[in-house]
Amino acid sequence: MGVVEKATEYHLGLLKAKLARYRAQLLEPTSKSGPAGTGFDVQKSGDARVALIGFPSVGKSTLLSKTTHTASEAAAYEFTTLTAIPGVIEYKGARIQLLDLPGIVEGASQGRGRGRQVVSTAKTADLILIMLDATKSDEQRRLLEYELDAVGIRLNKSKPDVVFKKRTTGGITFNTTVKLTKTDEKTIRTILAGYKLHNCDVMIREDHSLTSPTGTRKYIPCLYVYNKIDAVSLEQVDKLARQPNTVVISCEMDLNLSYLIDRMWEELRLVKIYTKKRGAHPDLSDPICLRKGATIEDVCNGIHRSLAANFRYGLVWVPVDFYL
Ligand SMILES: Nc1nc2c(ncn2[C@@H]2O[C@H](COP(=O)(O)OP(=O)(O)OP(=O)(O)O)[C@@H](O)[C@H]2O)c(=O)[nH]1
Ligand SMILES: [K+]
Ligand SMILES: [Mg+2]
Repeated sequence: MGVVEKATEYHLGLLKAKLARYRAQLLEPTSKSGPAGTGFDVQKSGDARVALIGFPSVGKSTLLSKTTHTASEAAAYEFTTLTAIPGVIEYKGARIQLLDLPGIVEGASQGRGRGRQVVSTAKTADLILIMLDATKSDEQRRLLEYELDAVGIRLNKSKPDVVFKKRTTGGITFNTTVKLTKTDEKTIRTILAGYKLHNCDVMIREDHSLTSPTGTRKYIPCLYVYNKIDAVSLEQVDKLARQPNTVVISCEMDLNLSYLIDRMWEELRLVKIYTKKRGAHPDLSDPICLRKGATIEDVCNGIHRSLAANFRYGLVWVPVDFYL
């Protein structure tokens, strides 16, 4: 890299970091600026939360009513749904909370309509279903991705292998195990100063263009769900279904809905854990459901809050083809 390119690269890096910070502030205002950055006040329940995000009238409420015992009003006019409506999908012993949300439009992240509340609620989900109308242009998909990106949601991306550990003193210590080609130490130090982080340990194990300290971003899996396939040609359905992370359905005709739930279960990476008393068979009707990667401590907490503190050892049985 030449001197000029290097300088350009540096300034571009800072500019991107600044933009990322302003956007984050936009959605998470400090106490005085009111509740704009908060989502709908719906209690999380069950083993995982799935949020339905989409333009008006793509069929979000119809899906909720079809897959849960909760009825959410569906109609042919836009913005039928005005608040978050939770339902429960019971599947393979797990209880999955499905959240029906108002439709969003372009500019949602900037506060248009209830958009900001909707995208903030999406941030609390373990899986996002981006619901699309198969009869409409694919532009909708790009717009929705943009709105979610604007509030710091990264879809189907893994969290960069970077650790920031805040300290009270000692300045910034910087360690990296890989060669950084998309940013450099100077840029990262300036970004940290922008976040008023003057004391912290930074450990980078992945070549990543870091524009903000980790923790300000949410990495959430996402399924693209094309509804109303009853209204398009078979060729069109075929084309849509072949895209990655995509499921095609028709709520009205009950097409592929159980497959969608299957895929949701997979994406949530839920695992069932059964407990047993010494010498007795496990109670296979009452599993503890946790997400893959859960620890023994999580299992303890799933049983009782006080258990982990007094826990000494446990025996774990897993199927031969199981990996955590
Ligand atoms: N052809 C067809 N129409 C559907 C299907 N699913 C839903 N609809 C229709 O689409 C319209 C909108 O459905 P809703 O469930 O209200 O859509 P929504 O996404 O919740 O809409 P908002 O709450 O306004 O954002 C209704 O007239 C439904 O009957 C489907 O699979 N095929
Ligand atoms: K509607
Ligand atoms: Mg609705």
